[in-house]
Amino acid sequence: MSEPTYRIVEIFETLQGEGYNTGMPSVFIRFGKCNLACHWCDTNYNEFGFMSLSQIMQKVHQFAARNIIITGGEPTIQPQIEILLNQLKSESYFIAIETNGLKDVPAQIDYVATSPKRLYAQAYEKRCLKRADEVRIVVDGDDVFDFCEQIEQKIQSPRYYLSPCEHHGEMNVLQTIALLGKLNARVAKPHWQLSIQTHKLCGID
Ligand SMILES: Nc1nc2[nH]cc(C(=O)O)c2c(=O)[nH]1
Ligand code: SF4
Ligand SMILES: [Mg+2]
Repeated sequence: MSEPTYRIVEIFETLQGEGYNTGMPSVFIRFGKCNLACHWCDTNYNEFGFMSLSQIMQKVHQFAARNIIITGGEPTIQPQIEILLNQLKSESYFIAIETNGLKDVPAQIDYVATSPKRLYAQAYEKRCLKRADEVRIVVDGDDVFDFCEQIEQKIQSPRYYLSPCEHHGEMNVLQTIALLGKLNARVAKPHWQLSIQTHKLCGID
């Protein structure tokens, strides 16, 4: 049987820039295509080529990091991804995912970071992940508060983060902190923390 091939934008080694694992050396496998189309998206997810399973593994072996982060685009919509994940697991890699959270995550994933998108609030109301290791919501407008409350109900997580939205090199950090204050002033509700895209601040991938 022929090897599976995958839509790959890039494979690179860097430090996880966001969320709880910020600073962790990681190999990013960025897949092509997404099931959403956020106007502020920072990734050229349609500029992909095809790589076979063994070509991907060869690339991964060039790097030292043992933490693999599959991202995109959207990794949960990739055909035959289980075969790649099984291979990574058989070589004892730790596998994290960055997903928009609309589709189920494969069982082989060790750590789920999900970033639900306010622009598609209705889709999350219908169906999304029930739990994650961390939730990060991008502050891409004035009405994110209600969406945070919606997602707290839908996705159980030990950690909730707000991320500033980057637009033309500017990050709305003040707006994000103000919203954190509003969320954390509530009684008996999850505590929200700040997640900055630190890789953009220090100019690394
Ligand atoms: N350093 C770094 N950390 C990241 N965390 C999530 C990323 C992503 O694009 O999914 C990302 C990324 O592109 N670079
Ligand atoms: S879900 Fe993520 S990858 Fe997809 S369009 Fe939105 S920001 Fe871009
Ligand atoms: Mg990125």
